[in-house]
Amino acid sequence: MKSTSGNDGAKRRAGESAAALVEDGTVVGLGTGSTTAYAIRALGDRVAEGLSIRGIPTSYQSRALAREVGIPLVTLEDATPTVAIDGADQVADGDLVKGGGAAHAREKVVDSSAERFVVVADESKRADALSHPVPVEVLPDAVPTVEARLREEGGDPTLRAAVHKDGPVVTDNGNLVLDCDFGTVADPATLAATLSPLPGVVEHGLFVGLADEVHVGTATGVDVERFR
Ligand SMILES: O=C[C@H](O)[C@H](O)[C@H](O)COP(=O)(O)O
Repeated sequence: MKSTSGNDGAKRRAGESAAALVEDGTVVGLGTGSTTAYAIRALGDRVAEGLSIRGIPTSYQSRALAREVGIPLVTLEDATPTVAIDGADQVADGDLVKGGGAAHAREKVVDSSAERFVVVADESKRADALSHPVPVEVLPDAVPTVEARLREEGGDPTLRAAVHKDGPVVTDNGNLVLDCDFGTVADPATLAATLSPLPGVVEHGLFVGLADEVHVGTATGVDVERFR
């Protein structure tokens, strides 16, 4: 799991703010990461008090946490999420870079299928424009060819290394991740449309035009930005 920053109070406020939106009888997409973990724990507390929900996890990590806190789980075969709650590595005008925990492929499937997608983040994630390196999940055999294509598109890709094992990070789907620095991304939609069809790319971490609202935890409260 990637390390957490020192903004735990702000992350908790954002996560709990999003969890408070969840209504009885609904299906909740459960994102991945340290901020979403606060939302999952808050939902677990509400389930213990009688809230009836079903969760659809986006990763091994979110599935394990949801089970730990008592949220019943289903899959996309069983239900469509009413709301999805998920974190971000950077947020600019509602567009996101995600995938710091290498979960962005499943996250994009679940988040984009939800009737309402709520992003949770602390203030350090806010930016005027996206500039965070874009995680690109790649079929292992395609790493050399995708690296070359990303360079042709002006990117600087780095194969993500694992922290507690030798070699690269392997995603929950058995693939590898190239973190690709494009500098400041002037047009996220165009870059997303360029990356998606590259052969061997499973999914990239640009989430463009998907967020309905962003709950930003601050030192004292939560700022809610609405986009739809
Ligand atoms: O792959 C991981 C996800 O996209 C996370 O939601 C994202 O990296 C934000 O995580 P955190 O809340 O831990 O900063």
